Amino acid sequence: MMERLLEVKDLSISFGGIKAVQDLNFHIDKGEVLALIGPNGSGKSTTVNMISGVYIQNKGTITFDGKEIPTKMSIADRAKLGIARTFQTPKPFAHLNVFDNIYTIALQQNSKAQAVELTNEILNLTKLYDLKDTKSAKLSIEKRKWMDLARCMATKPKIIMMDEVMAGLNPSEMESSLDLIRTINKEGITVLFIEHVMKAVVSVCTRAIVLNQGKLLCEGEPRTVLNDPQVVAAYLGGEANVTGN
Ligand SMILES: Nc1ncnc2c1ncn2[C@@H]1O[C@H](COP(=O)(O)OP(=O)(O)OP(=O)(O)O)[C@@H](O)[C@H]1O
Repeated sequence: MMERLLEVKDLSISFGGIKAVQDLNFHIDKGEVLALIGPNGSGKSTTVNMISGVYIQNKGTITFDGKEIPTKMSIADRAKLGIARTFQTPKPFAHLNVFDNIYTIALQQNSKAQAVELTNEILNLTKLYDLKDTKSAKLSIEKRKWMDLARCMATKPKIIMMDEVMAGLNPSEMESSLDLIRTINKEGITVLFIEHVMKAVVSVCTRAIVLNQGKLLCEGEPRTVLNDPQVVAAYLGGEANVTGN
């Protein structure tokens, strides 16, 4: 029997008159790579923002690793529980090199010696070791995104919520980034994968949930979901056509 890592119940938030997320229910099992997809503005990033504590929901609960997260719990305390996320636009310390970008995060919960060891492990795992002395501002988009994932790893997360890590990458960069995601998942880290590139979703995810206008539209095996007429209609026959077939 799979164990649940994250469960959201009746999660809702409005901005002014806009119901950005409405009565959302879903769960992620430990070790899963779950896709969170849906057209622009359907509420994906807002959902991640509520789980990570950037926004506080108006209604509903978030349960992580068996415990309900108090609405007032800070972003930092949620990170300590094991909740990590990337941003659509990576936010590294531009003036620091790759090593120090990861090390500064590792240092938050480790001694100096432990932080060095953890940083080196992560540099090897993410294949960034050769770039450790490069200033992050000089990295390609692909490597900047890898470094963003590496910085998440430095918090020793149980889950990483990845917000459009494939955006702006060419096909070969996408392949190597998908390999990295598989490597991270093999380390026992659960992944919530927000993505518009459906080929990537089909390639790496075991299950997908689809949002439309803030509500859950459907969920299931990625290829099945992408062929669902409701999903095709929500995307107006656009991106959902790319099923990887
Ligand atoms: N801070 C905010 N203030 C006002 N409205 C917001 C705010 N954040 C999100 N919204 C609105 O909530 C809705 C959902 O937006 P969200 O960014 O979660 O969608 P998304 O599915 O992540 O879209 P995309 O695929 O374009 O990133 C949109 O109508 C958006 O304009």
